Amino acid sequence: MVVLSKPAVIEHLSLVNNTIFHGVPLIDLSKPDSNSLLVKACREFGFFKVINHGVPTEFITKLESLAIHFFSLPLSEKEKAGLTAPDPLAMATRKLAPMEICIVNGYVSSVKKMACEILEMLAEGLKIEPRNIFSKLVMDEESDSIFRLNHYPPCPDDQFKGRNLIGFGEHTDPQIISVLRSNNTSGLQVLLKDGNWISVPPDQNSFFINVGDSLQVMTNGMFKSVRHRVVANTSKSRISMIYFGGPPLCEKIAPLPSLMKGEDSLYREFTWFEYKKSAYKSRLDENRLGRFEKLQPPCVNKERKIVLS
Ligand SMILES: C=C1C[C@]23C[C@@]1(O)CC[C@H]2[C@@]12CC[C@H](O)[C@@](C)(C(=O)O1)[C@H]2[C@@H]3C(=O)O
Ligand SMILES: O=C(O)CCC(=O)C(=O)O
Ligand SMILES: [Fe+2]
Repeated sequence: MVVLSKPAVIEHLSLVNNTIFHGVPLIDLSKPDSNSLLVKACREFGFFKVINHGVPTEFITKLESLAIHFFSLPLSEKEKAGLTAPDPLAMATRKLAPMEICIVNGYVSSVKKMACEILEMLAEGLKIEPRNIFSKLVMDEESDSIFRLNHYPPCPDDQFKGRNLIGFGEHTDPQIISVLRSNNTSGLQVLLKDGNWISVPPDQNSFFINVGDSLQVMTNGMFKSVRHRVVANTSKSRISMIYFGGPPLCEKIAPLPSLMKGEDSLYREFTWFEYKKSAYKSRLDENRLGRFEKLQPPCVNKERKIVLS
């Protein structure tokens, strides 16, 4: 954990595109207008909350109990399970009992299905074909996806003298889509375009969705890969479970021609392997897409002056 030298600025009302930010977009997946609302949320924030998601409550509660049990074990026991192994991609299912593997698998397959449905609704909302243009990457047998359980113990205020403690530093997720659920403890914050961090009220019955860097590239920057972080709670422990849906390692990632409509491509093509290799060498807070951006030529405005874009 990192101690911030200054308290973080947390604004709940912020200006976005000259309008007041009223909160995290909430999308009811069972409603007929959800496709266009999903597209709007991905364009404006790259972050939203979904309800009527179809993930059975039983899978969620079982996984949460498993996580609580696991994180309460002594460190030596946790190390045996391999979850704190130096390999950052160590899978949560290593050395778990068969019953526990069933719980993790049940949850992950259900969340993956929901993530793919959202990706298909996004393709429909964007009016691009085929409908599975994004979801097929995550559905692929070779999809390089990760599932992660995080535990943030409480950090009492008196001990840290009112300073905000960062539990997970600011970053964007490199994959296509991330599906996050947490217990009812706050901590997650997202960065708005105006530079303000907003705290996301926890909601254990909903899922929070992040656009990942790869989806930002495929939409040529139309969808935003949101910068987020976790601040430790002073009194309660936070448990989160995140599914990161990624493409196969050999998949070429580039802006989709059907979305460019004569625009220049903002990014050069890369394979997910290339991006991931570079991402995993980067610092957590780095702008990882920077080195894949194309230099934009100066453009000419209506008054025929050269302006730098
Ligand atoms: C510092 C790092 C941790 C991270 C790999 C990286 O080198 C940069 C990206 C980080 C991140 C952020 C989103 C996910 O939590 C994660 C699993 C991922 O795919 O990229 C983490 C990586 C990690 O914790 O290993
Ligand atoms: O634990 C959380 O709530 C968010 C963690 C996160 O952003 C990540 O693991 O990439
Ligand atoms: Fe993240």
